[in-house]
Amino acid sequence: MGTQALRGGSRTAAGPRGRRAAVVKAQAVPARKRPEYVPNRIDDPNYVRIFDTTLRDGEQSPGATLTSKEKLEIAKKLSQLGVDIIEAGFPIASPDDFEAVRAIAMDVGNAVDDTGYVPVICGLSRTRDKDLETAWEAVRHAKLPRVHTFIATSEIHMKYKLRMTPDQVIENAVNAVKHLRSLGCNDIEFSPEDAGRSDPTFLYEILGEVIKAGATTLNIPDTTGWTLPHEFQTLISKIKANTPGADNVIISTHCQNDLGLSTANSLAGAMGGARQIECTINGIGERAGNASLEEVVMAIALRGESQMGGLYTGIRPVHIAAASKMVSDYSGMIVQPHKAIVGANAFAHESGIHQDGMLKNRDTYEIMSPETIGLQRHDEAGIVLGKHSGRNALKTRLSQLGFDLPEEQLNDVFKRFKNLADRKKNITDEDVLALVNDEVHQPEVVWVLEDLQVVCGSMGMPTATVRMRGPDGISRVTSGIGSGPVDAAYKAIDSLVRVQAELLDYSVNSVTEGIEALANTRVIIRPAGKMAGEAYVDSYKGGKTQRSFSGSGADEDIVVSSARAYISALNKMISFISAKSATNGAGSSSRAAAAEEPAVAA
Ligand SMILES: CC(=O)SCCNC(=O)CCNC(=O)[C@H](O)C(C)(C)COP(=O)(O)OP(=O)(O)OC[C@H]1O[C@@H](n2cnc3c(N)ncnc32)[C@H](O)[C@@H]1OP(=O)(O)O
Ligand SMILES: CC(C)C(=O)C(=O)O
Repeated sequence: MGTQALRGGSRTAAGPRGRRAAVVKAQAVPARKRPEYVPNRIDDPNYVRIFDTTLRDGEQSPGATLTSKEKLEIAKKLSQLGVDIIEAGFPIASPDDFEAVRAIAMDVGNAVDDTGYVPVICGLSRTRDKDLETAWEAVRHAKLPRVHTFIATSEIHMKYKLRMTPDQVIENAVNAVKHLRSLGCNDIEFSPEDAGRSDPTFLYEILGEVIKAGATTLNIPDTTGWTLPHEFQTLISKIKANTPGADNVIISTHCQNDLGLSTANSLAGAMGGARQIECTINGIGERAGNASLEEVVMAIALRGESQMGGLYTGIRPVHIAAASKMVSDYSGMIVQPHKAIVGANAFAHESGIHQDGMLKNRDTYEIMSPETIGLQRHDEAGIVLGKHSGRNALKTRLSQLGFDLPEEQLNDVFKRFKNLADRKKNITDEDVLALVNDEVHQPEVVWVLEDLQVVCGSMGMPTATVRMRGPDGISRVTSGIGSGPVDAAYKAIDSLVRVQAELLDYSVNSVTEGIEALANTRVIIRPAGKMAGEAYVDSYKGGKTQRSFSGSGADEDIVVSSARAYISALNKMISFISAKSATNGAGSSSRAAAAEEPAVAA
């Protein structure tokens, strides 16, 4: 395993009252050499083989059918990840399954890398001769071929499903292993299906017999996800202790997730002495799925050294994110956002207190960094702005976007941000920029929108009522009728501000996607009517050009956003005209036009 920048692992430090307390710290896991592959032996007692069954048990997830091409691509990704064994399929199931397993065996199963690593390619088979021969034919061209055969050993399965006596089951199992040996297969895995609900004494017996027949790995499936971690750990250690010949084979776990215990049970199995863990990317698999590779691998990577007696795997975690995405895309099995390690929220921090901690030190709320599994985060501290975010998080995001706002402006933006976050699930950078633009990048405030209400629809006339505070600090209310709600709002604003302006351009965009998105409005106006000559600039040809003024506004309500944009442009226009008339030393005609109410900045 290459050196991986992980965080986690623990060291001890003097805690309160001299107690040694575990503290989590950032550390690098040193590169470990993968032991040479021998079917029934691992030279390093701490090495745990990772057996990936995404293409077999994973494909048994309802609706997760994969094409042969997709299976080959996934197998390549699994090889990049460094899994020890790829269970590529169940070759007897269909000609397509057979071809997919064969293609993987010939391609991925022969792609030896610079370190000498190549994954074992495995095919599943019942104990029937035809199945076994088909599985062997599919995998035999791999450099390291394996056949995995199984038969159920629980009373309920033997009696009702197989309709066999225990002796017949043993006979089937032994014959299957012998048959594989006779075909030339010397890497043979045997599984007593439903071992979790089987009589342990019967397990010791059948497992002892298959070892004698030539099995090299004994996989112990908790087929129905029935066992609890301590039970499964005991089962594995008892199998190791009581099965004749168990020291000469590898014991493996295969834990289904019916009670959500598959990862815990797999780790417990390793604590009980298992040195192969069967698992799938994203935990997909029959019914509630299988143990999730990324959870098992990262738990061992982070806690194996200190809490599991030094266990480690050969997985290169930096490929986990890409493998997860590929499997999710191809299988159509969407990863839940809060899924450990690979869920969209696994490295996202939404609450103010967490975000504050993350900004001060990432180890406060993360036991590993996203880069460890190959994720690049667009934000340094994994901060997701939302309704639980605090000032520190917003301030930091603003600063990352290039805005260092003074306290007062930050407070204004924060207030509007909280309002928006109450309505909108995810606040994006674009939302933040729109808020800053609307709140901060505004001209000198002359008129302020305080309230706006519109009545519109297919019956009656669109009417808007606005309350605005003028430059004299007085709030005034008026209504306007227009051709639509925005036009009605603009008419009401005009009658309060008492300047004449012509709307040159009006555009509205949603800043982000979704029904709760912020609407960003931009308008361009110029003085009109009696004020038309007021705002001009000297053109480069020596003549005069009339100036136009733009304004923008953002709000979840499109009419409010439009009103804000219009007032912003009006304020610019008023400020410009006031400044110009002050420079000219004369009262502007706009003042005359705004006869009864103050329209311009003092
Ligand atoms: C726990 C697990 O995940 S095991 C893997 C499960 N995966 C799959 O089943 C996916 C692929 N399966 C298939 O495509 C089909 O089931 C096939 C091709 C394997 C078999 O199809 P069919 O021959 O039509 O049999 P069907 O599926 O209806 O029934 C299974 C038969 O296998 C028998 N059987 C089940 N397990 C085993 C076993 N390990 N060894 C021998 N026979 C077995 C059953 O008793 C049953 O026999 P019966 O028909 O005499 O009653
Ligand atoms: C074939 C075996 C290992 C299996 O998938 C199970 O028992 O769940």
